Amino acid sequence: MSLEVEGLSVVLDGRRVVDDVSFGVADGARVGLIGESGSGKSLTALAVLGLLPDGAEVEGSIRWNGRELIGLPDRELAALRGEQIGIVFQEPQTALNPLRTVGRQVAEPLRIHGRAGRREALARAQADADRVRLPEGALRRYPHQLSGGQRQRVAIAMALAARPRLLIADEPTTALDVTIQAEILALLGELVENDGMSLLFITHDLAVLSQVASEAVVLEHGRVVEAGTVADLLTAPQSEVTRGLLRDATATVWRPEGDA
Ligand SMILES: Nc1ncnc2c1ncn2[C@@H]1O[C@H](COP(=O)(O)OP(=O)(O)OP(=O)(O)O)[C@@H](O)[C@H]1O
Repeated sequence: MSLEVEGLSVVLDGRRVVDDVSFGVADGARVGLIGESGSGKSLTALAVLGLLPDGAEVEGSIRWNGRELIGLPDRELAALRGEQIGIVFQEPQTALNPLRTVGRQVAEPLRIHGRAGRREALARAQADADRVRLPEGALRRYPHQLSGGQRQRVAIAMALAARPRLLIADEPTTALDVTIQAEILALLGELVENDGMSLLFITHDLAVLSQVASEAVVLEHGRVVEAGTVADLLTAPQSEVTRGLLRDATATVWRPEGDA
């Protein structure tokens, strides 16, 4: 299933915060949306999910598997979210209920989408916890009893519980220490690969992007300033924005060898 965004604009409080953005995420592709803070990355993702703030005006087209999402009733969009399109946000806390055990929360998406009864959902939750390599006993704990990296693993398990075809990850590792960040990125890459999912990955960090995406769209002030393979962005950046991102990239940027 593919996502096609064409001429997307979002106007908020009279400001055009996303301006004529077009890109696609083909079946199985891993695409990054990259840009400085405030460039419109999150709002682009929220538009795809039908989760824009009240009062936002949207123009253009967002097609999921050929079906136009703009203007779709919220009930239908809600059915797509989680079921076909999974979401992981920067701060796992926002996705987790502090008063419920992790096990119940991981089991919940399956129950909401009517795929499983309580007992079966809990068994599946254990399988999902193993898949994201949560430690033994994590399902019986409450979110505050886990580390930040473990909480993000829980959020990933929840996002993937219904086996969506597209995962949208909005800065999923930004709040984590560098070593944990690398582990979570590796895990995401592995899960996306194993499930044959597509990935739309949002980040301001070209080094992070290079670890998970093969193509990317660079945004500045809500507009696309450059798009291409990540290898090209790293080795032959065309825009000043991309050159700036390359200078700011954390850690060691993966650089392709030769023409790879
Ligand atoms: N609810 C809102 N109401 C009004 N303006 C908003 C709202 N949310 C975001 N904006 C503005 O829209 C612009 C784009 O925001 P967006 O969150 O998409 O940027 P971003 O690239 O994801 O940045 P960040 O990395 O900081 O999240 C910013 O100027 C922001 O201030």
